[in-house]
Amino acid sequence: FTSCDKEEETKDTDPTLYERLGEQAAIEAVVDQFITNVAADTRINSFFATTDIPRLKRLLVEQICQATGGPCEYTGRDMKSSHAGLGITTDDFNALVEDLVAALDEFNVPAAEQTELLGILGPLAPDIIEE
Ligand code: HEM
Repeated sequence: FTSCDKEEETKDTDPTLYERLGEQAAIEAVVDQFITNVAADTRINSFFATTDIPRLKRLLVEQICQATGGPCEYTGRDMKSSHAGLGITTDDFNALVEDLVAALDEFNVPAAEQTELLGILGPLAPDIIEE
């Protein structure tokens, strides 16, 4: 049973969503594309007119890495203070999610992993939307 023993030693827990997404480099690539999509999205790009985009990108990667079980620590502000006063509506939120899904599609992230990631981000909506 040597092969079984080895299997148990190396694979005794299911891979995290972080691992299934392809770890740091893949998350960075998706976030890059996501930000490109948002920048081109005239429904919502005006929100980001004065935003420090490299900083936002770094924080989004940290946040997704940490939330999916990766070895990162999110160093940004909480979602309520980050978005306070911006007047983000449900339509704005849905537009941003569309831009994220388009980025995930572009990198061929499978439906199960997409659903799982959106299941983590979706519950943040009440802290982000003000209407
Ligand atoms: C689940 C959805 C979202 C997540 C995970 C998210 C995440 C973040 C993060 C991590 C930051 C940086 C926090 C910091 O500055 O310390 C941020 C900032 C920001 N977010 Fe979001 N966000 C979401 C939805 C939205 C939506 C829907 C909009 C507008 C359409 C938006 C607009 C902004 C803007 C404009 C900033 C920068 C604010 C500033 O420069 O002070 N976000 N967001």
